Amino acid sequence: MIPGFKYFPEYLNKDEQKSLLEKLRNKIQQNPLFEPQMPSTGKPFSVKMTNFGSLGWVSDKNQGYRYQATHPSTKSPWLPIPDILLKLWNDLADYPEEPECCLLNYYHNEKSKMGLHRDEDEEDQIAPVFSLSLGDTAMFKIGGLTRKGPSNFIKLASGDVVILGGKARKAYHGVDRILHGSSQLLKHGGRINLTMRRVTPPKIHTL
Ligand SMILES: O=C(O)CCC(=O)C(=O)O
Ligand SMILES: [Fe+2]
Repeated sequence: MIPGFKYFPEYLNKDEQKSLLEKLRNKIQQNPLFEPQMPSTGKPFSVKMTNFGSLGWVSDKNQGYRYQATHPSTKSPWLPIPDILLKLWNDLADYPEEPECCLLNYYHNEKSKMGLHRDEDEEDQIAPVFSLSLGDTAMFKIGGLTRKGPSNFIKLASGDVVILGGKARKAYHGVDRILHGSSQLLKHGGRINLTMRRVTPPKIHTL
């Protein structure tokens, strides 16, 4: 496995997962899921998304991938990142700044997946990306620094945390498919993935 990849299986127990899910459900009412589009073609993603934090990741036909402070349809600022997630970041990310974005991906049906990509829309490429999975298990693929070349599959189950830091921060990764029916957590099945990211460059600390 590429250095900097850290895996914490079932880091959240079932009760913690349920209580976080309840908080997310309430926030999603105000921060509705939207369907991002591929740049230039406008083809919709197979996952739905929303964000929490001062910046959210969005994408559409005309402007492509970017971070912005407001929801693309409601135009309201994103709601804050839930405290429990900030606590997980502080406990595990080993990074002095708080995350600015928590992207929520909802893999809602049999076709939901995420193609091989790198997270490179963040100016801060040093801060790790923190990922928490809820609901059905995902076949997560992680390769190296090039699109081609060997990759590993890891099954991400509900409550699992992954950190992409160090070299792994720049690794190609994606979700090949979801094992529908593998968890009872979400009422209608499917999977939620939450990734926390630092977007703006780290502050330079001087004496
Ligand atoms: O759903 C996942 O586990 C990965 C999500 C991801 O790679 C992303 O949102 O950039
Ligand atoms: Fe990613």
